[in-house]
Amino acid sequence: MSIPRRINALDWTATRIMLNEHGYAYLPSILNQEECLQLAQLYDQPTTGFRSHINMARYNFGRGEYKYFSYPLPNIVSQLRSSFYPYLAKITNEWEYQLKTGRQWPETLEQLTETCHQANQMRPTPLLLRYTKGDYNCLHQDLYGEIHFPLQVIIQLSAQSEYSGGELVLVEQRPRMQSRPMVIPFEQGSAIIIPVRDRPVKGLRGWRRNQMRHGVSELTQGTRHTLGLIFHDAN
Ligand SMILES: O=C(O)CCC(=O)C(=O)O
Ligand SMILES: [Fe+2]
Repeated sequence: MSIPRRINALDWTATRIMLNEHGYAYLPSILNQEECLQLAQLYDQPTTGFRSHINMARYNFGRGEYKYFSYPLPNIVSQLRSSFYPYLAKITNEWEYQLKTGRQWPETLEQLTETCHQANQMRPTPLLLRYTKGDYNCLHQDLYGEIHFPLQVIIQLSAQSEYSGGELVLVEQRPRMQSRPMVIPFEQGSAIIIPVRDRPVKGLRGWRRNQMRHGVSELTQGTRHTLGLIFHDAN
């Protein structure tokens, strides 16, 4: 099945409910093993177009490395990004309505990209990450500019047997309460949808925002590759 058809076939009602109840949504089997391997191998291929290579330790972001793709994105990355977007935009538009921001996200990724470009956010944000023993990713938010689409997707490219540790961690900050940690199960080929910066939660006096951060715990063994899909471009 093609990538757009796979994404179209997902149960988006259940996904929206899971995201709103738990703060993240888990989507099993988005990519098959071969696709995961091909994507992970792009990391070392000299022909892959990357715009930058980040050593996380250099910026105190953690330990490990990642590479941002340049435009044009590899076909599979581009298909995943543009196929996920319209479903996520529907969810975020509900959030904007609940939070009474007056904001509406466009229906297609092309339109969002155009909005980003007008705000001088021109650089693509999809990235490949690689962690080896001892590597970790500090809790962070992927904002990259004034325009930040509220949801992002992370896809696991490595099999559980290839590494130990390296758990995806999500922390939700709750006003006047202690933060809530979540360790997310993350099998090869599965995707996780998470909020980029915050999410609406219903309180006693209406909807408010809970700040969210994500990171990865230390790898104790092996190698772990992930694909990050962020929908806004970077300045
Ligand atoms: O490697 C991971 O699971 C997290 C990746 C990440 O931080 C991202 O895609 O924004
Ligand atoms: Fe991230």
